Amino acid sequence: MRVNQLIALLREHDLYRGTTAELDPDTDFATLHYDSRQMTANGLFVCKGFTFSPKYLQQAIANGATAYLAEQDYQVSVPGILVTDVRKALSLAAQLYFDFPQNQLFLIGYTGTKGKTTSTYFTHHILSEAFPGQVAMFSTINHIIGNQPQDTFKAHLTTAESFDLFHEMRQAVDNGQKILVMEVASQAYLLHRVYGLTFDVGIFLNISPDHIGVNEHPNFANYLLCKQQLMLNSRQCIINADMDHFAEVYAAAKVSTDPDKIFTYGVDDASASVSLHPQAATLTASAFALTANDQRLASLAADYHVSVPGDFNQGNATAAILASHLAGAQTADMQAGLSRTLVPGRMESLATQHHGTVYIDYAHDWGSMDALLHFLHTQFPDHHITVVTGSTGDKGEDRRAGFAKAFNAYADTAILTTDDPGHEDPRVIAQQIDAGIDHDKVTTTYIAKREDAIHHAIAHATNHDLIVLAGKGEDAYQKINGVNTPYATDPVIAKQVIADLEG
Ligand SMILES: CC(=O)N[C@H]1[C@@H](OP(=O)(O)OP(=O)(O)OC[C@H]2O[C@@H](n3ccc(=O)[nH]c3=O)[C@H](O)[C@@H]2O)O[C@H](CO)[C@@H](O)[C@@H]1O[C@H](C)C(=O)N[C@@H](C)C(=O)N[C@H](CCC(=O)O)C(=O)O
Ligand SMILES: Nc1ncnc2c1ncn2[C@@H]1O[C@H](COP(=O)(O)OP(=O)(O)OP(=O)(O)O)[C@@H](O)[C@H]1O
Repeated sequence: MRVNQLIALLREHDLYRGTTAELDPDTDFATLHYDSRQMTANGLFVCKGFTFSPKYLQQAIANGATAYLAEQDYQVSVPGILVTDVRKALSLAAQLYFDFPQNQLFLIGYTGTKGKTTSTYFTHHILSEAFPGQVAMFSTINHIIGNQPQDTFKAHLTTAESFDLFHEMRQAVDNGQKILVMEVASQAYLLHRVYGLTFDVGIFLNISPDHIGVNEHPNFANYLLCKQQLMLNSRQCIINADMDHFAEVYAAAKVSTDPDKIFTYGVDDASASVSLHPQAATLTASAFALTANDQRLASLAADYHVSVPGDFNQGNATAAILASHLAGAQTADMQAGLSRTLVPGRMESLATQHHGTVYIDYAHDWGSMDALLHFLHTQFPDHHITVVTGSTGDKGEDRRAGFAKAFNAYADTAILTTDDPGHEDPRVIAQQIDAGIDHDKVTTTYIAKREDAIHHAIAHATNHDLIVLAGKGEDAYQKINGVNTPYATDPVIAKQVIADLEG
C-alpha cells in the first residue's frame, strides 16, 4: 500500500492533517495492522482504541512498523500520519490495503435490534439455492468465506473491526464468492467499522431500546441514528413497515435513495411493497403467503413454509425474500431455502413423547422475550408456558425488569437460573427479575445451576407444556468473573435430559 495513495484517500474524506516527520511519498507498506502483536516488517501501525497504550506503538515499531497512523503525535522514532478520526482512517486504509474487495461483491446488510442473525441465515440459504458455492456470510454465529471446511469459523463480534472485515471480504472474493450477506450492528456505525462502505441492499428489521449504556450508545436517539446509517449507505433499502420509528427510518432512507428503490413489507398491509399474510402456525414451523402491491415484485406472490416457528420469523423471512429477489434469486429458491433453514440456538424445537415441546432460543432482552412469549401464548393458548432463564451480569440491567414484564403477560412458570453472570451474583440477578414478577400469575423458582434448572423444567412437564430455554442459544460457556467457563450448551443438556427421561 503506497503512502501517497493512502494520503489521497484520506484527503478525499477530509481526514488528513499532515505527518509528524518527512515521509517518502513512494513508501510502499508491506503490512497494515491495529494490533502490535500482529505487526511485521515495513508495516503501518494504526493507533486506535479505548484502551490503547503508547507502549503498543513501541512494540509495533520493535516488530517492524516503519510509520504509524494516529490522531496525535506520539513523538517516536518513526513518522506518523495524523488524521482527525483514526477509526474512519483505519476503515479506508483497510479498503485500500485489501484492494477494495467490496467492489467485487453484491453486498447485503441487515440491521435491527432483533432478527439480524436469523434473517442473515435465511438469506444465505436462499441465495445458496440460487448461486451455489458463491455466497459468503458474516453472522454473529459463523463466518463463511468459501467452500472449504476451514472457510467456516466462529465470529468474535456481530460486525468485525474494519480491518478484519475487509480482510475477510478479500479472502471471500479470492475464494470465488460473489455475494456477501452480513449483519451490521449499530456499534459498527458508532465505531466506524463500516465507514466508507456502500451496500447494494440494506435492510432495517426493527428497533427497540437496547445496547444503551457504558461502552455502547449514550441514548436511544444515538442508537437509532447509528442504525439509520445503513439506510443512508445503501443503494436499495428494505424496511419493515410495522416497526416502531418506521417514519423516521423511511425518511432517512429517502435522503440518499430514490423511493423507487425503497421496498417495505408489513402484515396485511396494502400500502407496503409486499404484504405478509400469516397462515397456520404449528409448534415447530410456520407458513405464510405474500401478495405484491408493487407490481415489480409480482413474482414473489406465493406461499412460503419456514422451518422455524414464531410469527416474528415470518417477518424475518419476508425481509430475506425481498433481499434475495434484489440479488437475483427466483421464488422457487426462496421457497426451498426457507424450508431448509435452521438457525443454531434460534427457535430450535425439540419434541418429546411425554414432556411437551422444548424451545431453545437466544431471547435475552425484553423485545425478544416479549415477541417469543407473545407468539406462544397467542398461538397455543391451551398450553402451559415455562421459561428457564437468567439475565447477563455487568450489562443490560433493565433487561431484568423487562423479563418480568413479559412473564407477567404470557408465562405460567419462571425458573430463574444463571446466564453469564459476569462479576455479579446470579442469585441477586434472579431476585431482581423476581422483584417485578406478579406471583399471582407466575409461579417462580430459583435453581442456580442451569443444568439442574433445565432438568427440573423438563422433568415436571407434560404434553400440555411448552418449555422455553431462553438466553443462551448455543453458547458453550458461562461468563463468570471474566472467565468463559465451559458449558455443555442448552440443546445438548436438553437432549440428554429428554433421553434420560424417555430412553
Ligand atoms: C467497547 C468496544 O466496542 N470495544 C471494541 C473496540 O475496541 P477498541 O478499538 O476500543 O480496542 P481495545 O479493545 O480497547 O484495544 C485497544 C487497541 O490496542 C491494541 N492492542 C492491544 C493489546 C496489545 O498488546 N497491542 C495492541 O496493539 C488493540 O488491537 C486495539 O486496537 O474494537 C474492538 C475491535 O477492534 C472490539 O473487539 C471491541 O469490542 C468489544 C470486545 C465488545 O464487546 N464490543 C461490543 C459492545 C460490540 O461491539 N458489540 C456489537 C454487537 C451489538 C449488537 O448486538 O447489536 C458487535 O458488533 O459485536
Ligand atoms: N423480528 C424479530 N422481532 C422480535 N424478536 C425477534 C425477531 N427475530 C428474532 N427475534 C428474537 O430475538 C432472538 C435473537 O434473534 P437473532 O439472533 O436473529 O437476532 P439478532 O438481531 O442477531 O440478535 P442479537 O443482536 O441479540 O445477536 C431470537 O432468539 C428471537 O427470540
